[in-house]
Amino acid sequence: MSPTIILAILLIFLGSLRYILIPYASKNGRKLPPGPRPLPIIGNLHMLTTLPHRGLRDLALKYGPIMSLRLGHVRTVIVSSSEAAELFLKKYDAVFAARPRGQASNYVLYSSKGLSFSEYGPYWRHMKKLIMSQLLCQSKIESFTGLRREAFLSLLEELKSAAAAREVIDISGKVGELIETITYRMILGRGNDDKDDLKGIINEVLSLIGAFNLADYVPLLGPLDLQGQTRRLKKLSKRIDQLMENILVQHEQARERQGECDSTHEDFVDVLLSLKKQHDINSQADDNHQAFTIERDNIKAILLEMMGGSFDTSFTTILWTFAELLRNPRVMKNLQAELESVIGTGKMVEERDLGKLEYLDMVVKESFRLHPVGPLLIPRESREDTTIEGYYIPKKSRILVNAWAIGRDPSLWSQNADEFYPERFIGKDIDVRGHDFELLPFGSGRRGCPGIQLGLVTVRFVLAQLLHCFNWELPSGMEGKNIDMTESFGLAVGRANSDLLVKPTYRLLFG
Ligand code: HEM
Repeated sequence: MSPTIILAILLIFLGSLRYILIPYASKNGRKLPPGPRPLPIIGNLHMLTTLPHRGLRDLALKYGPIMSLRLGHVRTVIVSSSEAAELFLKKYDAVFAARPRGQASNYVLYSSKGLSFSEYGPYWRHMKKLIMSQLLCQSKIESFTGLRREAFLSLLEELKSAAAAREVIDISGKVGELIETITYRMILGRGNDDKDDLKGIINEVLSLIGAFNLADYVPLLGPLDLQGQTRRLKKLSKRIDQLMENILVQHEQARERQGECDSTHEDFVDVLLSLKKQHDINSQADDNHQAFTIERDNIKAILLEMMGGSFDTSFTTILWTFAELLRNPRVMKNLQAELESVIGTGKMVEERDLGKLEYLDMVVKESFRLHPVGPLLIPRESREDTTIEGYYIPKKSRILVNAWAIGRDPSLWSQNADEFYPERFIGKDIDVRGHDFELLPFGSGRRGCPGIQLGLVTVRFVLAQLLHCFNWELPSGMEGKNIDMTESFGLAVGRANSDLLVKPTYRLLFG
């Protein structure tokens, strides 16, 4: 027997002792939330299905909206009702404002030097303030209106040619390229470049951050790297750093050549480099100046998070909505009727029109309700021992809020909860910004998504343009009800079969 196997058996035996000796159902006589009995070592890991949000909803129907599982050695609380979500994300938000750190965020996000996985505290607050005031504020988002319009115009020309030739196209690929162009130009000031495989690297970052890593749940097995994740992460972290360093150097050289540029049109790299420069000057002038410095690693981590946060989420949401519209021609017709009456077929949609499109707003909400791209949000971690609804939640418990289960709860959304029916929002004052706990696509509270405004503008703008400029048919012989809506789990939950074949017909009066 190899020494590795002997070591694994020994570790498993020692680990088992711990869980056999420590009772699961209560801690220091205090009652933990109910849940299925865990096995030694793996706990309830064997109960996680390939689509965990669905499996966890089924378990919650048996054990209740505040349910306890043990995933490997990690005590995990699953929150599955809107009332319970309000308790965890509003009343006790400060207690659950931490994020668990895993191997992936350590290796590929510069030991969590960005925002998403940084420890809750002064550093996180500083980063959040910086990001909200400099990168994701209304004026900065509006400064990229022209970029989004221009990127769509080039897609429009492609689609018009396809329409004239009566071609069938894969709209998923086209929307993917459009969102990529918008994202990379806004953040890096340039498009994708095959030379450095930016897209491949970002995709791998997203896939590794979203992947299940055994080492995070059973640290005893970490050194064995049974899934090979640690090796992949180490290799990727070197490639990422080379790529990010090149991006920073190219920007620094361009700034030296051209001098400081007009701040309203700076891409995110420029903004962060300017802040770093300002910061360095202030620190030199005053030794006690700042508790936090902005180093190159902070900038690289933030940029990676902005790219990851922008791309997959908006792209996936647009695709789910488009697929639902093809499956529900009645809704597509209603939406086009709204566009026709509010905008008119003599011109394209502009971003300033979006606020007038009430039916579009309901369509997007309905899509977020049925297909939240982060069905379990991003895990939280409790910062102290707490008791909620009589259940003891120990410090360092992991909290998963099942936004997908809440969005499909028939007690909130009636018996047609699984149907795509935007009219359910008529006369209801429910928004997606984290104030209404029955609809949580962006999470809520302190750790809620800082990119809501940018995400909503991108999703609404692209959908409105596509539906206003074209009629869409499925290829002959295919029916809407046959569109594959199977999900694939990852950091963003998208359609497993990503192709979406359609035939466009141009419908505007000009061009
Ligand atoms: C349709 C678009 C988007 C959706 C559905 C979405 C969804 C989410 C969700 C569910 C969370 C976790 C919230 C929680 O734990 O309560 C989150 C966090 C986050 N999102 Fe978004 N997001 C979107 C767009 C964006 C954009 C455009 C950016 C940045 C450019 C962004 C950056 C982030 C960051 C940095 C966090 C972590 C915040 C923290 O931990 O403090 N997101 N997002």
